[in-house]
Amino acid sequence: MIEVKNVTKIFKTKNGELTAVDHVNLSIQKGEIFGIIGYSGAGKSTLIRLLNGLEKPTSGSVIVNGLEISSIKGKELRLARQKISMIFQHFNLLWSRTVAENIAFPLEIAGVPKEEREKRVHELIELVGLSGRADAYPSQLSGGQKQRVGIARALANNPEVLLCDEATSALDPETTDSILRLLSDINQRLGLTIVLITHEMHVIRKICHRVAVMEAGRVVEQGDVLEVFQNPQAEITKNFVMQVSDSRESKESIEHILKNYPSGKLVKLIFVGNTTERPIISYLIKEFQLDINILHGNISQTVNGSYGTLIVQLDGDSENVEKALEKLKSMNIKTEVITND
Ligand SMILES: Nc1ncnc2c1ncn2[C@@H]1O[C@H](COP(=O)(O)OP(=O)(O)OP(=O)(O)O)[C@@H](O)[C@H]1O
Repeated sequence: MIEVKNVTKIFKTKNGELTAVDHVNLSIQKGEIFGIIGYSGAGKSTLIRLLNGLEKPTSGSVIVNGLEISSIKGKELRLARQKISMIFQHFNLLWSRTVAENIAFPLEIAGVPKEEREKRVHELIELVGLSGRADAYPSQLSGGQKQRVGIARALANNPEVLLCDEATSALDPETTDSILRLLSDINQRLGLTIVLITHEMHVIRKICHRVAVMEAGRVVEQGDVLEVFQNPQAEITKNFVMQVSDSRESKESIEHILKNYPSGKLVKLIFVGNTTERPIISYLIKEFQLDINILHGNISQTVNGSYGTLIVQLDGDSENVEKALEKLKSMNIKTEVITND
């Protein structure tokens, strides 16, 4: 659906050249929600603007739905852009127009006749959950409602791709969740391909299927969200994953745990997918006659399944402790022994 091939974008500034996007390759499938995460200045906005032709690459190419966006211009680009729409952090609504008039705006530009326009606006208002607010002005709406108008407007011309530029960064956590649920729902109902940029890992965890991590213009890691959460490679990815697990906290508490549980073995178990749903601890207790203390744990959901960690103290016959560890490995549960007694 979207192919980014060896794309570099260099800006000429008064202090010299600045490489905002550096040899990026991405392949985004039709119907997926693809997240791009990075800290401020990583090059995310530039990359997303390359996807709809608002920026041209210095080298490389961007192909969306078979069309080479990076090389077309004028009317051809304008038409292509109707199929690649965008929502923004600060909504970019027209303040003197009502909800219905904002949503109708792209339809007017596309030359859709009045009657058809009104019908479509009505459908879109229902779709994004704004029934009854058609005649309200943006200033009368909450942040979440404003973003719903932004989403309805972006969907007006039946796009194939929706680009989201920090779409929930100005919203509180609960409103963020409701907007993420709406995006996920639209993705499933309409089969719409969504590319979002964010600096918040919980946005990636909650709705993305795959993720690319950007640092200094480069994609340093990309893959299935569950795999990246389970096994982050780059240092920056590990930091992002820490945002949504409490491993930082658990690191601090490990010393305390070691002091207080000196016998047996302290083991961190890493569960993924359906292993999180099995009664493993009770099985180990029965099978290997162990005492097991659960000291710390968390489980998180991603679109592709759940993952979690558990820090346990395994106490009992040392041979049986070893057997239990072997058993865990055979059940596809990663184990890390924190210390030996
Ligand atoms: N039009 C431009 N001219 C010059 N430099 C630019 C331009 N646009 C972006 N940059 C620079 O390119 C780099 C990447 O910026 P970009 O906005 O893409 O990053 P970002 O990851 O989206 O960060 P943020 O979330 O802060 O916008 C930054 O150093 C920025 O200053």
